[in-house]
Amino acid sequence: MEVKARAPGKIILSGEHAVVHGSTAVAASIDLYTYVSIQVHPSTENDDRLTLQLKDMALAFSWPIGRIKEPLSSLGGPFPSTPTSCSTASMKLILALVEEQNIPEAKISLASGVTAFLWLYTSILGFKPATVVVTSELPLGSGLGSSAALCVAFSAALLACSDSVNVDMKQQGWLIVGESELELLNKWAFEGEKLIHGKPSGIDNTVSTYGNMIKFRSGNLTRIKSSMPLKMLITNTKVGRNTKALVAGVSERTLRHPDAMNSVFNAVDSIGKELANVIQTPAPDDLSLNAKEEKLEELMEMNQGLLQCMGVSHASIETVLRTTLKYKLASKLTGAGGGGCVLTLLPTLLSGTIVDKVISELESCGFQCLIAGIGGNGAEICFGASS
Ligand SMILES: Nc1ncnc2c1ncn2[C@@H]1O[C@H](COP(=O)(O)OP(=O)(O)OP(=O)(O)O)[C@@H](O)[C@H]1O
Ligand SMILES: C[C@@](O)(CCO)CC(=O)[O-]
Ligand SMILES: [Mg+2]
Repeated sequence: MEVKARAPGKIILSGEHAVVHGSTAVAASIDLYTYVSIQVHPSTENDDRLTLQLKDMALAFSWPIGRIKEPLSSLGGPFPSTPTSCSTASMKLILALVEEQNIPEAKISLASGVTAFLWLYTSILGFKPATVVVTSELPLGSGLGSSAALCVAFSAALLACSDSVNVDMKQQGWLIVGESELELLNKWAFEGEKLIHGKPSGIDNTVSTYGNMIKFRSGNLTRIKSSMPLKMLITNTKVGRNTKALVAGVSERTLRHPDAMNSVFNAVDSIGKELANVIQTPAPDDLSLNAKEEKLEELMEMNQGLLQCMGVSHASIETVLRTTLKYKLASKLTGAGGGGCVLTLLPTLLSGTIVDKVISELESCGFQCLIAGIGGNGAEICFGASS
């Protein structure tokens, strides 16, 4: 039987990087998803393989089950109900399995995703032969949480295959996962994110798991309900970057200037708390909605300034900021920065003509613009026929 899972990408409205150092951050899911489908095969003993197809990249990786079992059986898994961290010794063994697949040099950044897959697969399902297919609507390595969506979708599909997710299999279509199972799959996804990000805060996998909007601090989430329409333009600078390296860069800067950086992180913490309050406070009329949007714009600009202090902006991001400012629109980078995506708040009363103009100017610089739906469902699973 085929089991499918999907998990959304995200935007960070405030607090990226500082959240790794204990500050408050606010994030929301977007309606772009990563999909994972798993078909477990009956064991035939001779011909058993685990195959991973990355459909969008036209890549497939395949290992004889025996080749995986031989080095990894010492792990003692599968233990679907107890998320565990990948030890350095296991990491070495998994890296060797990934290396022997000879990923083309131009696509070598995918190796960390494949590593996370092998860890999650063997830890949750053990050594069952299967074909796993991944597709995604998210741009990879662009700040929209592709790594977290991948780990959440893997964990959801694997837990569903291991019978650790309690849903009515007779139901059709995408099924929302129950609360205690969400907690379990979020923990597994975090273990996968660790293999891709090095030192993640957990905000990306948490918002992808639970969906909607969250306030996140030191591993704890508070769900937020927005009381205002939030329309964001997302501009992808298409400048590639790697979250792990950017997070490590901020930590190094913090070691060099601990007092200054801690003041920056404190300021970001205050911005995140204020932003969450603004978003949640009801706006009874247009005037108060305008005032709230102006506050949000100012908070986004302040956060962007502090992200520059952390050293994670980029010339391409500055070009987006300058361009949107010409139209009096406020922007900030989202996700790890260093390129990737920029958010621009589109106020409710902004005319469609202005939106078209700003998009066409940004696109003439070679950037890609999209307006995504904000705050939809988190991880979902689906059994049998596709939908
Ligand atoms: N659909 C996918 N297929 C294979 N690998 C993927 C996929 N999505 C993400 N990855 C893995 O995640 C890596 C990108 O993760 P990274 O954390 O750098 O960026 P991001 O998650 O898109 O942005 P951010 O962390 O800033 O939100 C890719 O290089 C790849 O290893
Ligand atoms: C840069 C960062 O803060 C967000 C990436 O989307 C990293 C993290 O929190 O794990
Ligand atoms: Mg990521």
